[in-house]
Amino acid sequence: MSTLQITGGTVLRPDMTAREADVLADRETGRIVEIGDTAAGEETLDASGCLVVPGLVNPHCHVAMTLLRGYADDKPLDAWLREDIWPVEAALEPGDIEAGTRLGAVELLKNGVTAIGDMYFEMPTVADVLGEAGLRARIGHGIVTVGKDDADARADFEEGLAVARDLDGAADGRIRTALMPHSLTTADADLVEEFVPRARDAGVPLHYHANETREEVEPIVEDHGVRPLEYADDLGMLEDGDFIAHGVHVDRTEIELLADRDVGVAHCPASNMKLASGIAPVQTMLDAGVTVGIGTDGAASNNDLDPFDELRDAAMVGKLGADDAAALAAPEVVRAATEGGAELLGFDAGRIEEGALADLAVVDFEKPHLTPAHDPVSHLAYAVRGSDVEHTVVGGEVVVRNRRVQTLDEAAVRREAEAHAEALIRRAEGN
Ligand SMILES: CSC[C@H]1O[C@@H](n2cnc3c(O)ncnc32)[C@H](O)[C@@H]1O
Ligand SMILES: [Zn+2]
Repeated sequence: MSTLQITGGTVLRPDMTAREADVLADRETGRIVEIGDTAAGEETLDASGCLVVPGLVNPHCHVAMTLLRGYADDKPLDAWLREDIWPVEAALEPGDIEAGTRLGAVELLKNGVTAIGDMYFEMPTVADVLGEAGLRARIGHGIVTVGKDDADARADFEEGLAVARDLDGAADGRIRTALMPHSLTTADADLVEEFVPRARDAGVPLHYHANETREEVEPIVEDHGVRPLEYADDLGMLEDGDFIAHGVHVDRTEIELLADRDVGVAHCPASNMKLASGIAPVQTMLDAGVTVGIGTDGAASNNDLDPFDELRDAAMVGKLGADDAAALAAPEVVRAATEGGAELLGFDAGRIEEGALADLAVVDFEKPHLTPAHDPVSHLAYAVRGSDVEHTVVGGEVVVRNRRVQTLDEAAVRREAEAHAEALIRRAEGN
């Protein structure tokens, strides 16, 4: 057995209590084999002064959008996409997506993220980069049919399905897939009805943006006489294993539908605030039994990929939205950012337990802003930053050690990303 021992730390347990313990991981199975006073490992990771937590899970992202960080701000979703983002994305070349994904992977890993959901383009390349980086991911080709003729729209769905079938299980099983129509208003409904059963036959789940803005909800209600998630249900888009992004404007019936169908929600608080999309009723969803994870969305609407920012935003805006300081309490948001996200993505991770996947983040608590540490869970929710992550482990492999990414050359990744971002904007703007 090839093992990794994480020694001398305090471990966050699934019940949100903490205790001093070592963690022993088997790198062949990628799973935790022992917690406590463990046997020595072949490789050791020093966690003294640190809290060992489940790796953070970011279930909704467009990783390569790191290239568009800060390119267009201060607009609502529809204008932002149509006036700024989509015109630039039309000029994307495969090398841009490769460079942007590498940059995003470095940022995510350094911030303690071990698993992500990614919807974008050029997914075989994305799978290669994420595999090389050492991340775990559920990925899909983002299908947008608005503005396309019938043949191109069909080809986009075919590509989405082919990606889901072909890339599933890549990178030794760390990469899983989903069919990812962009949203209920941007992917053709007839094609959804045709392709969703084909995805089901292949055992492929669905992931899409839903109920993000009022402007997106209204036309569905007007045209179909039902709420968007009832419409999604009619199209066969709400089955166990599927998960939606945002779920901001959901009513009681829709929340019950999500709970009943076991469809989870990737809550993206920073993106929802930045685009002024609204405040998602997260506490109501949790109370109804809906599984909630916490996502960053793309770096162009956030503008970073730090899950700890997201945790804090989720807690803060959750309280404001519920008009209740007890809503989205620290243990609830920490659980959503770890176990909840892992459940959405279908990974047996997000908790430090024997038998679970050894996806871990080691957070340095010996910092002024984390002193004193009355309650480590409070700090995770309200005070820790991504830059406090000292080591990151995926499947028992050390991918960040002492804040240095082991799988990618950070300086080269930054240089490449800078060059690609500049050339992309020049091409898109015709200079
Ligand atoms: C077709 S790939 C994904 C597609 O989604 C765009 N996008 C980025 N952020 C959001 C968001 O918050 N809501 C909807 N769509 C978003 C991204 O630019 C890609 O075009
Ligand atoms: Zn998104």
